[in-house]
Amino acid sequence: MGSALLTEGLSEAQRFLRLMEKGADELEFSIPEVRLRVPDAVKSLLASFNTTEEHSTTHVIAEDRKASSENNQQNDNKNNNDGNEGAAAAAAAAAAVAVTLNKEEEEEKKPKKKKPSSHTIPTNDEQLMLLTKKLIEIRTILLSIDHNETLKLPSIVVVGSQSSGKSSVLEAIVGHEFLPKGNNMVTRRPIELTLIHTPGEDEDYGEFPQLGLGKIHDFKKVQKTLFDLNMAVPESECVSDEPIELRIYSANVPDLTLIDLPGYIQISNRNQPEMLKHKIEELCDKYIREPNIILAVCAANVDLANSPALRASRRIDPLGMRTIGVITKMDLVAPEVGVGILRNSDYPLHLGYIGVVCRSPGDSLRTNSSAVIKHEQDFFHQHLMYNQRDIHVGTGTLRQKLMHVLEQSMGRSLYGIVDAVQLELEETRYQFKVQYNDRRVTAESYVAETIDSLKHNFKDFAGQFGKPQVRHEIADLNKASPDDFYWLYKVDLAAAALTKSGIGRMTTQLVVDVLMNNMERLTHAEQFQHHPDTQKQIMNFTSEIMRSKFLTTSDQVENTIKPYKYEVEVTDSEWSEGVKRSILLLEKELAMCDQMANNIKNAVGKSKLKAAIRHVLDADREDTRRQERLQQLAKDGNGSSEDYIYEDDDVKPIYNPRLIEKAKEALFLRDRAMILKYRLAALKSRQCKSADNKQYCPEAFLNVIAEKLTYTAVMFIQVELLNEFFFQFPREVDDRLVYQMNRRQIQQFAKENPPIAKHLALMERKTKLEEVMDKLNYLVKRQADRQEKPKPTYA
Ligand SMILES: Nc1nc2c(ncn2[C@@H]2O[C@H](COP(=O)(O)OP(=O)(O)OP(=O)(O)O)[C@@H](O)[C@H]2O)c(=O)[nH]1
Repeated sequence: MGSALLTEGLSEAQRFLRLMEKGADELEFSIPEVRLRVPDAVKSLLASFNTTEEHSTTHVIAEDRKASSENNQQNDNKNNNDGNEGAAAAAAAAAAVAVTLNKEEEEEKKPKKKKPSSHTIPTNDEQLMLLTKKLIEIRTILLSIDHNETLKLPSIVVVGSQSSGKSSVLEAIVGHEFLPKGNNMVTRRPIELTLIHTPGEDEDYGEFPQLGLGKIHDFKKVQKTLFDLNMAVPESECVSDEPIELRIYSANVPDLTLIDLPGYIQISNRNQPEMLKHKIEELCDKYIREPNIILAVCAANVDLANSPALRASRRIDPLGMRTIGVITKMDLVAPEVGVGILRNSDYPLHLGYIGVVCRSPGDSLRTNSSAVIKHEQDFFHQHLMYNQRDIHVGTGTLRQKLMHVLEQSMGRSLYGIVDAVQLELEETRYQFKVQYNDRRVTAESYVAETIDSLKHNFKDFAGQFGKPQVRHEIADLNKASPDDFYWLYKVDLAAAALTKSGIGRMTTQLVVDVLMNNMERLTHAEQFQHHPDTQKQIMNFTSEIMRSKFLTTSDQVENTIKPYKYEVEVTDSEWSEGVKRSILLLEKELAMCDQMANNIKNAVGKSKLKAAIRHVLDADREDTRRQERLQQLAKDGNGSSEDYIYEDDDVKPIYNPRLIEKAKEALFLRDRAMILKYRLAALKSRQCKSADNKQYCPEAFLNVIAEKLTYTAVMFIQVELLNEFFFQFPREVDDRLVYQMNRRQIQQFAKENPPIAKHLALMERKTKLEEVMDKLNYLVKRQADRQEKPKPTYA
């Protein structure tokens, strides 16, 4: 029916074409009268014909014949239509012929539209490649979790000797120049290339998932990155089996997984020693195992018998069931020779040979891919010998072949993958149950909990840190060392406070320091121990708040205590309180003195200490006498003071210096206690009952002043600093931490905590495996439907 229409329908072809170009969904035939739906396949076929405007009529027919013969081979069971589509296809083919014949005329009428690339993937191929596409998606999901490498997808492994044209073939398939070039062994690591077909997308780009560089639209940059990654392998190692992952997204690439490997070395030499030759062979052997498909690249001008790629494939795949022979540089041999190689009678491969030309003439470098494809098409078209039914040539044919072979291989691997994923999912579910009792956690809930606990602890602290605590801190001001005597420094403090300016700054700083220390403690609580950056951030904004409040607070304190420097009014009750506090302080210190003196006595022994004290006192007296004598001598002018310095050098000390030290301490304490007792008596005397006699009891007076200063300072510090800080801090936590975190930062924060990271990872793994399992179930069902054989589904 198709051929009849082809003959009779030529006159109508142009009419059909116009209708179809206008997007008609149906065509009405006059002979015989019948209406046909225009299938998608025909529309895309038509589109592809329209783009090959340079083709001559015969070429179009030849290409069409090839394409249809291939489609027939592979889609025998698929094309069970009632013949209408076949008829329409024939009509479309006729229309295409007509288009070519009238192309100039038509060209003028057509609106100029963007030319689809010579690499355009027909819509029906997208459907054919669904399994590959979905399995690539599934692999991407699995790669994002820590899985057991269960999913080894079949890939096409490109092997061949150096300069056989591997890179040129790969670039022709991809349609971009992106592989590193150079003579110095530029492929040193396997390049695992995943092509992802993105129908309807305008942009082509590459991605290195291991590097996280994002989309790279400039393929020169892809090339440079690959070059750098390869060159990073030291020359001493020559090759590394650590693969480089590269993904290329384009509307013009089919979904394929390809692996480029270093070229076999034919003859070893000084630069390429035997050891390197073996290393490359081992690397290739590792990759050409099942289920991978071997793309054995051989140059047409080199005897196939010498091809290491074919030799390696024969060892491992003797019938060539998963080896495709790619003969490059077909332009370098006469067509008869070329055809002879492609007929493969000497080295038969089940999947056969395909001849390609991947370089346009005069180019030292591979140029833009359309020029290469065009040159290739012209080349094979020129030599009619290549237009034979059992001869397969052209990059387009190779792409088609790869797609179909890979899809079939994916189909064979599907059930193994399903089993492996199912096992992994069961194990993960079990782990989740055992380790976490199926308890779910999210990064968001973890962040919320951590921040809540910070706020909670902060609230507790704020509740406990009020005026009494600030007062306590300020009362400790100027405490130089814990060994100082309390009474003394309290008096000093009061005196200094009276005379020194800067007390506002000092007291504020003291409270700020205490607050900062407490904040340091809160941020170093358990829940923040895994988040050093957040700790830093909290401390940064805490000190920012402090800084913003510092000057106002210290100025306020300073201003309000200024009047005390000139006049301090003391009421009777303030005075008697001051006296009481002073008495308490002195008594406290007296008790401390006694305690320390007792300690020394107990440690040294009573009589020993007594003797040592006597010795110290004698020595003191002797010293005083000596000083007096020296002064007298100096005054009389008899001799120099130096004459006497070493006078007693011969006298050996009879006491251990540490004992002498202790004796001196005991003496000091004794004197101190005496003074304290004397002062206590004064404070308790009638003279100290009234503030009018403050000159007799300065410690009571200073105490009253210190008290007043502390009270004032505390009041302002609380209002200006504490209250403000306690109010502002929780708001800053929300603003700077909670609201500013985006999803990625929330995830990152949660993952900083190893137990949470582990929990999240297991959950993510489970979710993703379940997602993968759903997708696999769909594919299994689809495969089963296609093969009309029921297959089991998995949970
Ligand atoms: N004439 C002709 N030259 C080609 C063809 N394909 C590749 N070449 C040239 O052959 C040389 C080697 O090609 P490549 O694609 O770099 O070969 P390769 O196998 O990747 O080389 P290595 O990476 O060095 O192992 C280059 O100069 C190409 O331009 C072809 O079909 N015809």
